[in-house]
Amino acid sequence: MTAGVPVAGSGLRFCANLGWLFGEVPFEQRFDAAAAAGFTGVEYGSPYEYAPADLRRWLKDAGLRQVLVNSPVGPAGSATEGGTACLPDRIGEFRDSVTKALDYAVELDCPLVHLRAGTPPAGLPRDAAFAQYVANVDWAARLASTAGVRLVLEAINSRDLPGYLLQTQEQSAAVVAAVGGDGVGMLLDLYHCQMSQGDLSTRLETFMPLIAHVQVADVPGRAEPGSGEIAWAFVFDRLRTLGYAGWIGCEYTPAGGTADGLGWLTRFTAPRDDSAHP
Ligand SMILES: O=C(O)C(=O)[C@H](O)CO
Ligand SMILES: [Mg+2]
Repeated sequence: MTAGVPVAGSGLRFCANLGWLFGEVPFEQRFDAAAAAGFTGVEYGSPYEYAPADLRRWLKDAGLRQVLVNSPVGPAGSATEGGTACLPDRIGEFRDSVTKALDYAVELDCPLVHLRAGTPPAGLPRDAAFAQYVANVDWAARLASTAGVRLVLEAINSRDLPGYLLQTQEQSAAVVAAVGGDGVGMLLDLYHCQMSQGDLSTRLETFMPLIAHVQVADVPGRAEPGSGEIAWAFVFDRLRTLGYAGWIGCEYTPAGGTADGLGWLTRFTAPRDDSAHP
């Protein structure tokens, strides 16, 4: 099954998030596992525990493309677990994190960096945090453009990450618009959008000009598409008819074995026959 390239004429491209999929094997073996399952592209949040040369070798040996990495964040549970981009008192730390992310992106020939926004601490008004985020994204986008990298911004639902700065697609789009240019786009994670707002098809249509990357998981439970409430055949058909040409990141917790759970890729991506739905 060719999971990573356009699936059987679907016109859609899926990449495996190795931070979530193929957890049955150690990280360095997930590249071969993804390729064996048919993926040709991968993404993961944190490459920073590994030397770029090792990552490059694992990608090359498995014949994979690096599609996206995240900017570095602090330890889980720390004030910077969501990043430093909106924190006025951490501008030096933020700029160092962007430089590191871009170094890795260039080494891995990775076109996208997800710039985490961060969580404003108590006492920092959200509008001040937003203003700092816009200024930092603008600075980072200028630097990223010189490296041939595009930044993407992702809204995260407030149940999973309480207080995170970007909670709605409209907020992400507002920052992209405020920075302007082509150096920044939206990462529309359909799991977070469904958890926070719903109305997936209309938001895909509204923000399509700004969407540079999509991620998928079902709701509730963040498992494979088809395990929850989202009508994936309709959503993937909407992505196709809207002309979405980016990758779709599979960022979910497999209900069972990763490879055994990939049947949804063909089940939901065949072009729809609307003759039955006039
Ligand atoms: O949490 C998510 O949905 C993300 O995509 C973040 O980048 C963490 O992986
Ligand atoms: Mg995501």
